[in-house]
Amino acid sequence: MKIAFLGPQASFTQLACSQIFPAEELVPQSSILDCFNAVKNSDAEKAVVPLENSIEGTVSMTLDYLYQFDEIFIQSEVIMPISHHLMIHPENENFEKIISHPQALAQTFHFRINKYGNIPSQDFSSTSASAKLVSENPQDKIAAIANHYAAKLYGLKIIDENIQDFEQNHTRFIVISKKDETLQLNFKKTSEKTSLLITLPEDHAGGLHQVLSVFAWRKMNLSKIESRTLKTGLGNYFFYINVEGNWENILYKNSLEELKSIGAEAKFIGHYNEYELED
Ligand SMILES: O=C(O)C(=O)C[C@]1(C(=O)O)C=C[C@@H](O)C=C1
Repeated sequence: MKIAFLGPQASFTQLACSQIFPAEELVPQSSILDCFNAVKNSDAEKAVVPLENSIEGTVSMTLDYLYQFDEIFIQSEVIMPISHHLMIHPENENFEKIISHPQALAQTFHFRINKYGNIPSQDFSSTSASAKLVSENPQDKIAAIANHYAAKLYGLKIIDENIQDFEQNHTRFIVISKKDETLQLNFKKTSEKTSLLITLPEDHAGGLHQVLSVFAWRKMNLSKIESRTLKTGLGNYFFYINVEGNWENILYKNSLEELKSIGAEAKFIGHYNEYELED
């Protein structure tokens, strides 16, 4: 079975992916969009993509594509600790620019400002892609922020270790697929949830309250609610909502009917377990 992930080798997503699917063929992609397209076009059966980080928050591209792609379901969610290191080519002593994935740059913002305030940074497609670029271009005097597997794989020298701004740093990764199935994994299960994407009825006072009351009287416990722009104009949002617990409850299932009857659109995108992974 082919599993797409945000590559190249030694990205954080690959570390998560290889723990979830140790025996499958892992196929690196150069963007999160390519991961979604690989699943959509059946080039891969599943993909692993980042969804949320405890310091920097939601990976907005992933949330957008969950909304924009039809018939893509979440089969599982895993949480992994994240440690960032600053690394340079071993032939270099110093550097003039720091490159990495925007999430990694954001998670290390204060460290970089405090220690290397005047050195510019540049977004890159992934932490491991930035490490690879540094290894291939010693003449360019650039540093990458990536994990220690990337430092090893691409032969780089770590000059600052554990540079994330908060000691507790975790990222959630999701397994997506065209099949609406719950993946059972052999890790510590930390919760069971259902994800819904909701757009409100036309703009009126109490619209969100009306939607939330559909969950409230059923005693459905919401563990996350996040709004994201619909890109159709300022003030237009969709909501990503997680409901805790077993979705088989008939009251839970018919909440979707009630949402429809009040003019909200509700898209079910998966019932799945959340697990904890190791670094
Ligand atoms: O760049 C990588 O290595 C990734 O796997 C992406 C990603 C992310 O988008 O959140 C994954 C985990 C870390 O939070 C930093 C970057």
